[in-house]
Order: sequence, then C-alpha cells, then structure tokens
Amino acid sequence: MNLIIITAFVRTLGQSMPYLSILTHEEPWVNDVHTRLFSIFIYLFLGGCVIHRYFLEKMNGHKSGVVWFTGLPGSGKTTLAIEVEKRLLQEGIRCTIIDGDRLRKRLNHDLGFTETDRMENLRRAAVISLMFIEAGVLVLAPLISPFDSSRAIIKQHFNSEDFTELYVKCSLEVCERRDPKGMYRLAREGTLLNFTGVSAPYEAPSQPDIVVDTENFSLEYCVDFLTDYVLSNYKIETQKENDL
Ligand SMILES: Nc1ncnc2c1ncn2[C@@H]1O[C@H](COP(=O)(O)OS(=O)(=O)O)[C@@H](OP(=O)(O)O)[C@H]1O
Ligand SMILES: Nc1ncnc2c1ncn2[C@@H]1O[C@H](COP(=O)(O)OP(=O)(O)O)[C@@H](O)[C@H]1O
Repeated sequence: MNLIIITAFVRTLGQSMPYLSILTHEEPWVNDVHTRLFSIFIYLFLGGCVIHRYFLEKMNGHKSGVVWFTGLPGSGKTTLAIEVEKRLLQEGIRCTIIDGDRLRKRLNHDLGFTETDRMENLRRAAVISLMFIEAGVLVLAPLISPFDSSRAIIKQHFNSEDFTELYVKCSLEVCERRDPKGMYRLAREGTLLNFTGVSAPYEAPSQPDIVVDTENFSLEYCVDFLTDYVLSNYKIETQKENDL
C-alpha cells in the first residue's frame, strides 16, 4: 500500500515538473515563495487536471474559452471568424475555428438540418470546443445555431466565464442579397429544403454578450471591433505590461 502511494506521489511530481520549473523560473507572477509553495501544493493535492488549464493559460498569456457566433447564413460568421483568427494569431493568442460547414463535412456528415439534427450538430461542436478550452485554446465557433432553446442548452456545457455569445447581426434581406454560396436562390427555388431564414426559422438572441452588425459596418470595422473585444476579455496582462 505504501509503495503504491509513494509511486503515485513520485509520478505526480514527475508529471508536474514542467509546471514546477515554470513556477521557479522567470515568472514574475510567482516570484514570492508563498505563491510557489501554494501552487505546488495545489498541483500535488488537487491533481493535474484542475491546475493544468490554469498553467496553460499563464503560459499562453491568455484565457481559453469559446466565442459562439450565431447568425443567418450569409451574415458574415465565417468571414469574420477567419479574419479575427488571423489577427489573434498575430497577437500571440492560441485560437482555432470550429466552423459548422466544415464540421458537417467531416465529423457530422450523418446529420441534416432538422431541429434534432441541428441540436446534435451543435452539441458535438460544444464538446469539441470544450476539449480545446481544456487545452488552453480560444475557440471561435461560427455556427448558425438558430434556436433559443438549443443555444441555451449549448451554454450549459460551459462555465459562464468561458462562454461568449456573439450575434452576427444582418437582416435576411441583406444576407439574401449577398448569398455567398447561392443557397438562398436554391432555397427560394425549392431545391434546398429546411433552409434557415427561408423555410426554417432563425430566432435572433435576445441578450447576446456582444453584437457585431455586419449590415451597417464594414468588414474591417467589424474585425477590429471583435478583435479588440476578444483581446480585452481574454488576454492576461502580465506584470511587465502593467508596469509600463
Ligand atoms: N438547410 C440548410 N439550412 C442552413 N444551412 C445549410 C442548409 N443546408 C446547407 N447549409 C450549409 O450549412 C451551413 C450551416 O451549418 P451549421 O452547422 O452552422 O448549422 S446549424 O447551426 O446546425 O443550424 C451553412 O453555412 P453558413 O452559410 O456558413 O452559415 C450552409 O452553408
Ligand atoms: N461587415 C461584414 N462582415 C462580414 N462579412 C461581410 C461584411 N460585409 C460584407 N460581408 C460579406 O458577406 C459575406 C458573408 O459570407 P459568410 O462569411 O460565408 O457568411 P456566413 O458564414 O454567416 O454564412 C461574405 O461575402 C463577406 O465578404
């Protein structure tokens, strides 16, 4: 029994070495001995999984989480996510895009566009997002997410501080005029069934955390606006930056 405990202890200590070395080197936020000892204590006794994300976020210099985009087809979700991702990567933010369209071609090709299938599609996207969050990554998730009820369920998968609901606001009329993939035309012709905005409902969120109005503002403005929002909410100010 003692041998098992000692082995577990040594193993945990071994696994914690990368973190312990961070705690003891060049980190202004752990430069007092009490903080170091406290962190080591928490790591050893609460276990790696609890503290793992905390360390990753400190190492990355930003928090992880998900920005969940909702909006009509053609509102600009994908375009915005791609441009904002580029800007965030330049700022040193580890981020990724989980896009409805791409997800459906890969993991979710078994799902269609009924309400039940859309819910399952979003649930899987949420689960994947959670795994990225645990890995310290900031997720941009552009998915139509048309129903209040399914968005409420999705939200429950996350800690409230990890989840930002972003409404990409654009009227149906303008989205249809843009029609970047020609899908509105197919839906109007009756070739594409259950199409959001035409033959399936879209319920705009009543209390989103942030709104980006792509109808009345340019792409450049929207990208700046969203990038600034993400940086101010997710970046962790270091001591050095605070001192400047
Ligand atoms: N019937 C129907 N309704 C809506 N959208 C359709 C449909 N058929 C195909 N597509 C294409 O699928 C993309 C939407 O997938 P999502 O996973 O974001 O949808 S949902 O959140 O599950 O409702 C959507 O991409 P975006 O235009 O980027 O939103 C469409 O390209
Ligand atoms: N302010 C804006 N923000 C985002 N996209 C815009 C904006 N103004 C015009 N657009 C155009 O609208 C279209 C949106 O398409 P897309 O990003 O595929 O939408 P969604 O992913 O919501 O279906 C693109 O052709 C994009 O260039």
